[in-house]
Amino acid sequence: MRPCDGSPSRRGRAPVTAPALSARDVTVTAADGRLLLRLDRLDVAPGAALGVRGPSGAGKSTLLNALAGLLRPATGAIRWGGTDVAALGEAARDAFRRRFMGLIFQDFLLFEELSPLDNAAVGAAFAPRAERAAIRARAAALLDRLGVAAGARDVSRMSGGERQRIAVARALSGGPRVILADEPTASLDRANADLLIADLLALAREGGGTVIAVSHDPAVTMAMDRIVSVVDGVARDGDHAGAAVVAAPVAERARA
Ligand SMILES: Nc1ncnc2c1ncn2[C@@H]1O[C@H](COP(=O)(O)OP(=O)(O)OP(=O)(O)O)[C@@H](O)[C@H]1O
Repeated sequence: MRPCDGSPSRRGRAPVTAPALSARDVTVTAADGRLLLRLDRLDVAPGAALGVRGPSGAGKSTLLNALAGLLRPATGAIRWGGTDVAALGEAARDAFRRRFMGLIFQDFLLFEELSPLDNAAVGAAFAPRAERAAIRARAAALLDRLGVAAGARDVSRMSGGERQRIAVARALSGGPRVILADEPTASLDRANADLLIADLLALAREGGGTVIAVSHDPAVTMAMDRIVSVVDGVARDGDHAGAAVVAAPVAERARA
């Protein structure tokens, strides 16, 4: 993988403005009513980079999925700019996410039989016809920058690291204003993990995009501007800069 050296992905495009995030009094519950996550308050400025850390099973992915609108909280508001995704129905949340967000999942979720380019440009299928060529061109430029041969072979025979980089290119090919990543370096060795996170942050910053990254890897979370910790289903301040998160007492969660 090569380090970032410019921004082919954004050439010729108007600068984007990321929406500010403001979350209040959010709770996420399981189908049986069990409390999975409590987040009293979280504010993230446009273009900021937020790390989310915590033990396995603590609720980090649940937090990310709620911020992405992939799940609907039981209570509270999750405002991206003027839009409260927690108040939207599923179709409207999907549309909002497609328009503004790029997601990187822990297990990639690639189409095995497609080439790296077809995977990275898959968002074109959901975009207006006039935007499709640009998405494909950005996907090709991103793959080049991340050191993956765009049309080499289908992704089923590629390494975990290559697949991870394709997933990053896919997340960024639509020019998202918000990038949400769940363990984006899980499949990479130290050197490639460091390069990938540097690339991800550089690409996001060039476009003014916000990054929120869940990771067990301290090198990833410490590369962000701020850290939120999730412990036992409660999101709270980290010790790295001033995250505006107010934690609920764990005892309160245990009662719920
Ligand atoms: N849809 C669901 N229904 C019931 N329980 C769930 C659901 N999704 C997640 N959980 C539970 O919520 C808790 C938090 O899960 P989550 O995946 O958010 O943790 P995590 O911190 O991301 O863990 P890891 O680091 O291992 O990925 C776990 O106990 C998990 O089993």
